Amino acid sequence: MNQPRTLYDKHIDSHTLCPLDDDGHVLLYIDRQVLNEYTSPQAFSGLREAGRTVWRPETALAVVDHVNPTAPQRIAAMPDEGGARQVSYLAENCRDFGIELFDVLDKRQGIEHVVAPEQGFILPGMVVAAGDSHTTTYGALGAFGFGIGTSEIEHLLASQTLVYKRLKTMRVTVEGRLGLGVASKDIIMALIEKIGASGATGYAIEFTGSTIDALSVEARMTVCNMAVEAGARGAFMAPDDKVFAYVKDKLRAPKGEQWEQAVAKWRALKSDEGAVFDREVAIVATAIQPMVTWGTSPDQAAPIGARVPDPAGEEDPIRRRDLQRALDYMGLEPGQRLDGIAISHAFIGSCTNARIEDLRQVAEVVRDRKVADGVRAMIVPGSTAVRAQAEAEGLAEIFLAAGFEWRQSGCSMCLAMNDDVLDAGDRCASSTNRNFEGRQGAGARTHLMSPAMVAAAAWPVA
Ligand SMILES: CC(C)[C@H](C(=O)O)[C@@H](O)C(=O)O
Ligand code: SF4
Repeated sequence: MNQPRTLYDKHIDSHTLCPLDDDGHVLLYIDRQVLNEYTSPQAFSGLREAGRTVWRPETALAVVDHVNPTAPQRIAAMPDEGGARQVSYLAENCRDFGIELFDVLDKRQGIEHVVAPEQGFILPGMVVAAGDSHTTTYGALGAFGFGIGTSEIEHLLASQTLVYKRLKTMRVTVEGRLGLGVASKDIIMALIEKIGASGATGYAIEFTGSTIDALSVEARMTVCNMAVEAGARGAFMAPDDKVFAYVKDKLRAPKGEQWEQAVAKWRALKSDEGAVFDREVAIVATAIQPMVTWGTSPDQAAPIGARVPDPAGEEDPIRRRDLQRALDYMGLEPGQRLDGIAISHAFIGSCTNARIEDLRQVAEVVRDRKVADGVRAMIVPGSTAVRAQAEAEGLAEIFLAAGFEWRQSGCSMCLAMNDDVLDAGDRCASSTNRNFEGRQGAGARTHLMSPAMVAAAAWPVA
């Protein structure tokens, strides 16, 4: 009998064209790639210099998301010269190499990891690579996605392949019911807090268990998206009926008989019984509480009812110094209650948490309420389609009535590469995925949490 295989083994085995050496490197076939204006320019320049073409342009989709403004009135012009050049070069490259582009004014524009699933561009069983670390998001669809560097993008565009080294496997099993007000964001934040920001470095994670089964597909995307903040170079879940229903009527999904054949194949996409993982982690869902970061790394997090930790209690001198540095940057005192920290900004956006279900949850919290005086609160939908959907459902009115800005789609203040930038000392409750120093602006302070928690943080402290 064949050895039982993990889901990861199945994806990699079925996409391996040939081994390359004795060190575990293989030539891996990639089904889909997504391009953005920020990480693709050098790759295209490389192709141009070498006189190469893109081998399978129809397997690539390009979007503008990182640098575009998100002002409520959409304009094609970019606020800075660098951004303008990146956007126009992407358009030029897509035209010359025959790649489909969702440019700034396109109704299908949005953050790449929101747009690609929305379009049915990502299907179960695929291996997807893109010049963005949060390509792991597609794991929620039973696709294996991972981020690559610029020279790899060039290699991929030219050959549809990558030189790849197999990862170790980690199974994260989450069992039980989530408590009231606990979101899928809290599951992944709790995992990162538990295993550390490099706890999954060198691993591909497979999430499993009754809690994961019970999540919606969009909620699962949040988990896979942020798994990269634990260092995972890929994170996914076996696709189930929810995934098939999510994909079914999407524009680029297979249709008719092809659909039936595809689903029959996709049902086999799961780890075999008895498959062995290099590491196993178990999480009890009932123990997870709404999480919030207090530091400058995603693992510096705690339940909202906890207090800021005391560096004095840390025995390891390096950890003590890091902790003190984080508290100094964040302007926090040891022992301070996390739920009493006053914020100046509330940001709901990013590929982690700006899909329609996230916005519905926010609307539930902000309905008939008003943002606290002195707090700037903004919502940047994950895609232009999500924005339109939220408007059709009447959510935008609720946000505006509560005092939120209702903006156009893009990465925006997730990494402040456009004109949505915080000032030094600003303190932001943010539904995003990274809280590094300066991430939302030089000297700005970021507290990561679920979208519903960001909404709650925008109210006056009682
Ligand atoms: C710009 C890009 C390289 C980067 C990433 O890879 O994740 C960005 O999207 C981010 O979230 O920091
Ligand atoms: S929304 Fe944030 S995390 Fe996602 S791709 Fe954009 S910058 Fe990266």
